[in-house]
Amino acid sequence: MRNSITKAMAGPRPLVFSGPSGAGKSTLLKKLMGEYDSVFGFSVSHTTRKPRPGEQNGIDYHYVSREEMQAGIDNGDFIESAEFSGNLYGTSKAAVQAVQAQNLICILDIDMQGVKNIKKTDLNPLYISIQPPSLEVLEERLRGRKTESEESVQKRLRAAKADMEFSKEPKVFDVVIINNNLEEAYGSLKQALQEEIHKVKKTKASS
Ligand SMILES: Nc1nc2c(ncn2[C@@H]2O[C@H](COP(=O)(O)OP(=O)(O)O)[C@@H](O)[C@H]2O)c(=O)[nH]1
Ligand SMILES: Nc1ncnc2c1ncn2[C@@H]1O[C@H](COP(=O)(O)OP(=O)(O)O)[C@@H](O)[C@H]1O
Repeated sequence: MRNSITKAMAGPRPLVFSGPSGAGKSTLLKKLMGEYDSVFGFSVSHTTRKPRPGEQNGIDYHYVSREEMQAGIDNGDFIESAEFSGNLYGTSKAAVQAVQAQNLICILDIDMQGVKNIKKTDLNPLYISIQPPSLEVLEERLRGRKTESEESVQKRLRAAKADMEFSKEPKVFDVVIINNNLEEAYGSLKQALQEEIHKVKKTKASS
């Protein structure tokens, strides 16, 4: 039986973005949300990892302690949660509800465990995988971003191998975008979302 914790949530069909750390999800999402004002809303996850310079609490993530996060999970506040690279990450029901209450397309940026768990719910999103052209390019990008320690880069690369294999499984993702050239990848993303964007704009225009 499907997990119906999200049943009370209404609004346009959400979008799940997944793919290896460093593939370019945040870069593409920022571009998308920058171009389409009042169409998308970001589901702000909780995490136990420390904020990076420039990241803001409540905007990029809700930064919490492991104890606080675990208490929330035990209390049933999360739609899904996962351990990634030594930290907990999770999507709270409140995060998704806050976006759907505004009739915006809710965007979830989650890892492959999150994808597997969301598939057990009735959220029914469109699943999009953002993949790097190769593991070598991914490593260059991760190092170039200068946010990760050597240990963290290694953990992310190990997870990336599994993620790249997972993206090839049939029927998991609706769209797989290879982020080689950024403008081309962004063009493919917009094309994949054309119909959903159009629906939201039409609803807004008639309300
Ligand atoms: N399952 C799950 N994964 C998440 C969530 N939030 C972020 N992630 C994933 O956690 C991984 C690490 O995220 P982050 O530490 O921000 O690093 P980055 O992806 O390299 O910028 C990425 O694969 C994210 O997609 C969440 O709420 N649930
Ligand atoms: N198409 C691209 N070509 C070159 N560099 C890119 C491209 N897309 C993203 N990047 C860079 O790669 C790094 C990782 O991208 P990011 O968006 O942080 O990935 P993710 O959110 O998937 O972890 C960033 O420094 C970003 O500027």
